[in-house]
Amino acid sequence: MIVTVTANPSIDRTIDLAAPLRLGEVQVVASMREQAGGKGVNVARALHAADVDVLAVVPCDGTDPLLAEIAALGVATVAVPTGAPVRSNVTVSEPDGTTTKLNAEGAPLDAEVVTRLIAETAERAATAQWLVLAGSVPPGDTIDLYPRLIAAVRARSAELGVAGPAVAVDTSGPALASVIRSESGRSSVDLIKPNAHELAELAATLGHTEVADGDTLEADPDLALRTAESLLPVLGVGAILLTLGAAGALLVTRDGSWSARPPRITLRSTVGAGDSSLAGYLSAVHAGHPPDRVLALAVAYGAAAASLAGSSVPRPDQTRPDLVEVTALPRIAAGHQ
Ligand SMILES: O=P(O)(O)OC[C@@]1(O)O[C@H](CO)[C@@H](O)[C@@H]1O
Repeated sequence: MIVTVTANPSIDRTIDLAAPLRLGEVQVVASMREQAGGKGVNVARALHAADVDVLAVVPCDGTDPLLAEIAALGVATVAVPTGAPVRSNVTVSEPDGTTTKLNAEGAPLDAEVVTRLIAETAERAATAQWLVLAGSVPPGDTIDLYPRLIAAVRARSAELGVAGPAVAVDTSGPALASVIRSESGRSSVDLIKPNAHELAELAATLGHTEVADGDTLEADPDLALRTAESLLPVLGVGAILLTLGAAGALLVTRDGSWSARPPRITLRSTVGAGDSSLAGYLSAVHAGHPPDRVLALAVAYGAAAASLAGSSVPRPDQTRPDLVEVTALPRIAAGHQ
């Protein structure tokens, strides 16, 4: 079982335009769609489509349209009532695949909701194989929500005398830094899935001013590799799945590094591509595949998602891992474990 937690879920409203966006003008909308969203929800949707046993934990009321959307897909959920509607995030999608994303901040969670969210997650995830913490945390006093969730799950697993889940985190900014800094400087996170900008921001937050900015890393996969390899022991995480957009992704672990280039696709929408990559990674790890195959699945899922409209996530038959070029890389950075 894989448990995903989406602390700040969303209804994703995608507006498809038949012509490029013209700022400040009136344009006709070609089509509109609404999908259940938020990073952990998207990961759960893709895992469910891949027949992986998954449970999505979401703070939202039982009557919220988000829940009906997820339930209609057959994804198992635990809803923690909040008393507030789920936020709406808007994507404007242009014919060439350019997406402009306007994300609402979301409503703060009351202290009782946070307590219940932590308790529900601990109960459900303590015996799971993976706990996935994905997306932003709501505004307010919850910046340390992810370390609190991890600590509660670890405590519950210990009570039950089980090993507890591996932990994957896909977030950014202070929420990402909070899991790195938890537990006396040593993270108990097994995987982070940043993009180049998120990794650069994390490095800067931790005082590594020598690390290049996100644009530079994304444009230079060798530099991105050296950076991820040098940061791995500093961050104390088990692995970094670094997504590089159209250039593919890198997997950097304590045992080695791999790079992968995606198959050619017709770009429709990158929304949800990173979440689909994480789902591909997890489904492959869950199936016991070796790292090169795991990365191939991650990149195939991300590419397939980018070829689909809106926040859609792919089914396995829509992915082409056979067309992903994976390369095992020699270690080139010093200082790793
Ligand atoms: O505000 P966050 O939580 O960082 O991101 C939310 C979001 O942009 O992420 C998903 C795509 O990755 C969308 O479904 C959703 O709208």
